[in-house]
Amino acid sequence: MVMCAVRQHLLRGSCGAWARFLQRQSRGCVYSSVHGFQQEEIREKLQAFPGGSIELLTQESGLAVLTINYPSRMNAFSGSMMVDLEERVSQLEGWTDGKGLIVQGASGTFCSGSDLNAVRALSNLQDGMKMCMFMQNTLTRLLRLPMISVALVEGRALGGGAELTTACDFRLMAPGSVIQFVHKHMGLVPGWGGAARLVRIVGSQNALKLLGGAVKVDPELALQIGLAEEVLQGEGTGTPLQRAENWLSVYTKGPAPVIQAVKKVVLSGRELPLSEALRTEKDVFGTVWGGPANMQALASKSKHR
Ligand SMILES: CCCC(=O)SCCNC(=O)CCNC(=O)[C@H](O)C(C)(C)COP(=O)(O)OP(=O)(O)OC[C@H]1O[C@@H](n2cnc3c(N)ncnc32)[C@H](O)[C@@H]1OP(=O)(O)O
Repeated sequence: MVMCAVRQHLLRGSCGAWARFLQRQSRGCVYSSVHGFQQEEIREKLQAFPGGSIELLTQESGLAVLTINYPSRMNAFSGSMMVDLEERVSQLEGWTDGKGLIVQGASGTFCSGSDLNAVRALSNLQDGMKMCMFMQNTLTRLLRLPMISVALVEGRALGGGAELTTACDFRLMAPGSVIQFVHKHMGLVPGWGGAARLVRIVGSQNALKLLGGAVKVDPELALQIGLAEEVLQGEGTGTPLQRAENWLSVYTKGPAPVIQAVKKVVLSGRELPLSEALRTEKDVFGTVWGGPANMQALASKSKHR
């Protein structure tokens, strides 16, 4: 079996606190061979359904843009795009200078879920389970990246596309955009981890309504229930991507080790029982205490008026 990329990252000797945290979190992946999950086997199956791509652009500023690119199918996820996404997440796990990530769709729409052609071909239970485990692993690793992530929603985020938005720390919506968990209309429930994450974002009552009613969530409703952080208003103030970058830059300003530490302590608080989260916070604190940014701030006698 191909070793989980997070595990490889750990073995390359990344920050000890983070390594211990991920070890406690089943090595960053939800499923492994213990659960009957064979990554290589499902990768091969998924590669048999090609089309589109997932593109990653990393910038010197520490900000990266991940683009879901299959415009002729409204950016639906083909099998090869699921594999692409896993590879891009591995790249981001190894990006030591990373501070922020924007996930967007190409050509003005976010993502219309899984490619229905691939879904039809993989409709037997065994293949469905394997695809589900593969995507859960990838999206869990995406959410656990040590950088602050934003889903920039333009147009539609449907089905698996709606699930993908929940694998980011924040959702920013363009006017007129829609997030819709259409699974019920497909005779399904979310399988890429979208339900579990949605409950944590909007609470179980709202999650029940969104899934049970397959509700079209527009920016106004998304703001009201806490699904979206902001509506990207402002014609003439740059493209939606530029506006999302501006929004994110407020939170990613500063040295990479400090921003990464911020994400790590929040993530451990979000995912771990309190005692474990406190121990992880102490470990992460130890990685910045007396570090270059800390020493510089002390030397400059900075004030926070
Ligand atoms: C666990 C994962 C669960 C899932 O994700 S299940 C998949 C859920 N998603 C869906 O059911 C989306 C189905 N598609 C639609 O509802 C509509 O196509 C959509 C996205 C509202 C766009 O509508 P329109 O703007 O009228 O455009 P259109 O229908 O002509 O689409 C343009 C071309 O894109 C294709 N497309 C859109 N979504 C797709 C998908 N998910 N899989 C495969 N192909 C898809 C659509 O078939 C059409 O292709 P073509 O031009 O007819 O060759």
